[in-house]
Amino acid sequence: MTSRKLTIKVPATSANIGPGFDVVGLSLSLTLTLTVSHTRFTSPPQSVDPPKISYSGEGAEEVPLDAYKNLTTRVALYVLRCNGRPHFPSDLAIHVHNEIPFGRGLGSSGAAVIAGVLLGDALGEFQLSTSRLLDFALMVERHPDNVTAALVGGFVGSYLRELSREATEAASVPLAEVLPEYPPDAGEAWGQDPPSPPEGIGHYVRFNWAPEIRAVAIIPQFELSTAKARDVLPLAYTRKDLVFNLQRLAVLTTALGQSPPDPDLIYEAMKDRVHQPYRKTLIPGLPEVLSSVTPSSHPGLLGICLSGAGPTILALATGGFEAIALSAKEVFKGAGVEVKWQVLTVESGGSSVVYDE
Ligand SMILES: Nc1ncnc2c1ncn2[C@@H]1O[C@H](COP(=O)(O)OP(=O)(O)O)[C@@H](O)[C@H]1O
Ligand SMILES: N[C@@H](CCOP(=O)(O)O)C(=O)O
Repeated sequence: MTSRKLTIKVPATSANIGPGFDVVGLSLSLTLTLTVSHTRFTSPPQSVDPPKISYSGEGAEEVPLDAYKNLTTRVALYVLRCNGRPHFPSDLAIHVHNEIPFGRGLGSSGAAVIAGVLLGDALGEFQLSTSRLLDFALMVERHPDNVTAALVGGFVGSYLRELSREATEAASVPLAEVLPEYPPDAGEAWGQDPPSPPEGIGHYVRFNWAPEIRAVAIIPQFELSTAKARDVLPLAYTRKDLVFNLQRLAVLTTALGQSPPDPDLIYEAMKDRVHQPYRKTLIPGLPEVLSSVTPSSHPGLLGICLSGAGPTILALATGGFEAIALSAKEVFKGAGVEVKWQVLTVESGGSSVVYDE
């Protein structure tokens, strides 16, 4: 039996960037790192001992360390089970170090899902393609913006393919069937196999990113779950609001790749009428922050938006970072919200899996 060590790194992401709701994502310089050791699978199957998980950094007080409850290891087990390995390998030990705050709109759950998909693929030595890895991620996190940017890196646009009726049904099963929370009793096999993802669910393209653009993340000190922030959105939109967003998104995806970036073009192109107006009820101070920080009041600013489902605000800028952050902080303070802020870079590399020699 041989053992192996590997390190998995997955970046934070900011989804939407204003008008690109559920469509665009940006990978950012905060990292979820898994340091993993395990014994390689042999045939016949080895005895199953529970994986050991330790965890430091963001979320350490709340994250479950039981491998059947932890999002990353549940996703890894899903990938293993769909590819003929019904359990974790022996001697599996994982240390997680996380820099991505939970429930802030910086893609912590998307990163945890991608880490799980990469972990399952690595443990099983399946060598799944990027497209197949994305299929597994999309069975868990069902909007493509965060997971695609976390997997491939950079500034990315993605869509979900229209699936056949059978494939749609296969991809719409409840999450509890994809990721059961309990292992089978000792000596028993799993019941039914989990549903394998249909092939080629997600498709993406990487846009250019002007290297001088940084992302100032202004991070309120409260959590907002993505599920709750999706529940406040309407089911239908007016043609006027949809055209408003489509016009801006079409311009934005090219404008953010041009050097030097044009603040007049970008500031307006980062406005949104599909999700931000509805989320203001959950984020005190949101409309005031978005309207008070502009390129004329803050030289260097290009545009400002809600990061993902919030509550973090993302200001894209080429300079004046501190002035932007302090103004936003002041406005949030007036609404009773404390914030931290950080200047982040856009990471083009995406996720990585590195094996120790
Ligand atoms: N590294 C992680 N390991 C395990 N679970 C995680 C991890 N990161 C995030 N999660 C889970 O995802 C939840 C946050 O997801 P979500 O509400 O979508 O917010 P976010 O905007 O941060 O993605 C956390 O409360 C936690 O349950
Ligand atoms: N498009 C999604 C993105 C959610 O991102 P997260 O980082 O908040 O999980 C949405 O806006 O709901």
